Amino acid sequence: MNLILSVLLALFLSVLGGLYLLGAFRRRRPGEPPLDRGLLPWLGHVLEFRRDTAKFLERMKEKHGDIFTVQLGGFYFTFIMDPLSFGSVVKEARAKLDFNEFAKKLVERVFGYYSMEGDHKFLQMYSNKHLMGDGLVVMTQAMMSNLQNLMLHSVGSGDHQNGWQEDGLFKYSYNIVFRAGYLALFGNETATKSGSLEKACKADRLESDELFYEFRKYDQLFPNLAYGVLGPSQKMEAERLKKIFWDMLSVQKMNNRDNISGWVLDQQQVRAENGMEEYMQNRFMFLLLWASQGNTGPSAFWLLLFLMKHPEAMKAVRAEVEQVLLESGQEVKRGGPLVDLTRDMLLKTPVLDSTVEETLRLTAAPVLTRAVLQDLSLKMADGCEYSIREGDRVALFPYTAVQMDPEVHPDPTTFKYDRFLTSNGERLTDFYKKGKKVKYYTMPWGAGVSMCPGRFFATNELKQFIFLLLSYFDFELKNPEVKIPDIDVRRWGFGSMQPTQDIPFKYRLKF
Ligand code: HEM
Repeated sequence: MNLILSVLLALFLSVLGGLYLLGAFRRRRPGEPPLDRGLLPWLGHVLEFRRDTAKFLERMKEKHGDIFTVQLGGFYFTFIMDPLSFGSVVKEARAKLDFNEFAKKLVERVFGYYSMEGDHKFLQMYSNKHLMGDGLVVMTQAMMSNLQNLMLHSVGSGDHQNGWQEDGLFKYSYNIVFRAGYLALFGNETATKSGSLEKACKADRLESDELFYEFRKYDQLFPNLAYGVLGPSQKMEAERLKKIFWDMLSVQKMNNRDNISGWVLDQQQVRAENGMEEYMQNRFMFLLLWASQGNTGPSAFWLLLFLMKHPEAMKAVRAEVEQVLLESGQEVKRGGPLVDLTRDMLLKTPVLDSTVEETLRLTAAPVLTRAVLQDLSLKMADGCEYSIREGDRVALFPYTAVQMDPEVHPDPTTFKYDRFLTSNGERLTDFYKKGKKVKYYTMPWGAGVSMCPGRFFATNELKQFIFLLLSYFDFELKNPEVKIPDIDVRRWGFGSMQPTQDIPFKYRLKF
């Protein structure tokens, strides 16, 4: 009898211990935000969160207000939904709120990349050097010549398809912007190896298309991969694809390319100098490809679609493009040289800038996450302070919290190309909530330590793509009445959103 009792007691204690570890006994302490653990031990709300992050957070906000803690897959996340209080997270000292730890684990799982000491510092240093300031002039030039190769290679050759070509608008935009961005950053085929410049350009077109084809497969697996919920066959497919990228982007292959950007080259070299093995450097290359190419293509699609569905926006952007070209002394004409869009020209486009910003407000939706390294107190804009526990996470989802807030952006679901323009046609940065100025009024690039360092380059890529399309092509939707497709809600949290379906369109060179 004693033995049975001891076994039962041991069982009871281990169940209790298990439940404790699964977080089943966590209670809200005085001074902490409202706690919503969800019904499932350990998992908490993760299924609903994954199914539709925006909807789930709206529900929680309605239930609990501007700050709450929810359990998601073993972690307690405190979400802040008041944009006036974002500063307390974005500016909190790194010793308390840390981006690295969370990012490190994610890249290990998703890219098989194990970072080295100082990894993030190097990423920031070389991104600032090559994706901003003078570095951006070089990158913009490289993007331009690769866009010309992909979009305009048949201009003036006499053999180009003068007739209409049909494609999906999403596929076309993503394909062109991905490939040109990849070639601008990772370099071109060498003319000596290919035999001539013309052959090298052709090789670039073929190779980048192959890469895009594989990338899209990985792209589609990505959300489930990031959440660690791929089925066995999908897991195998993800592993197979990773190996393809590690090989295609390998340091060895890079050594045989021309025009590799300083951004890629410096980051590879610093890792080699610090003793990182070559196979791990190859994995890092894939991470760079992902960070640089996963968002801009989908954003190019939305930008182009919004323009095509809003004639007044298209008219205003077209007029601006023509004016900038005129002022630069260039002309788009049969037999003439291809137009060159420099960074300086791209600085004179407030209408297009506002259109890009509005597109991103509606379609870029990252979740920004920080690990809590020590107990801390978060002060909200209304003066209330909340205790946050070490080991938890703090997160922002600006899409729901500010980009769709009708008080900050009236009529938030409607595309208004001039939403970010003042009445003088300059950039508008004054937005208000409860009578107070909102500093973080749209956050497609994140904020603080992990803010996207590619944002200026990405914006230029989008603008160059639109410039060339407007200048050299006729294009229209196959069905002008077609509805703007819904956002694929499975991708909330991962940056630029994708549509649930593609839209047929046609295009042709003007001459
Ligand atoms: C429309 C296009 C883009 C969007 C919407 C976008 C968005 C973002 C966001 C939201 C983050 C922060 C993630 C976080 O805090 O967890 C980020 C990080 C990053 N982005 Fe972008 N991005 C875009 C294009 C690019 C491009 C073109 C490049 C490079 C050429 C790039 C390079 C990076 C890098 C390296 C990081 C990591 C920064 C860090 O860890 O400190 N991005 N991006």
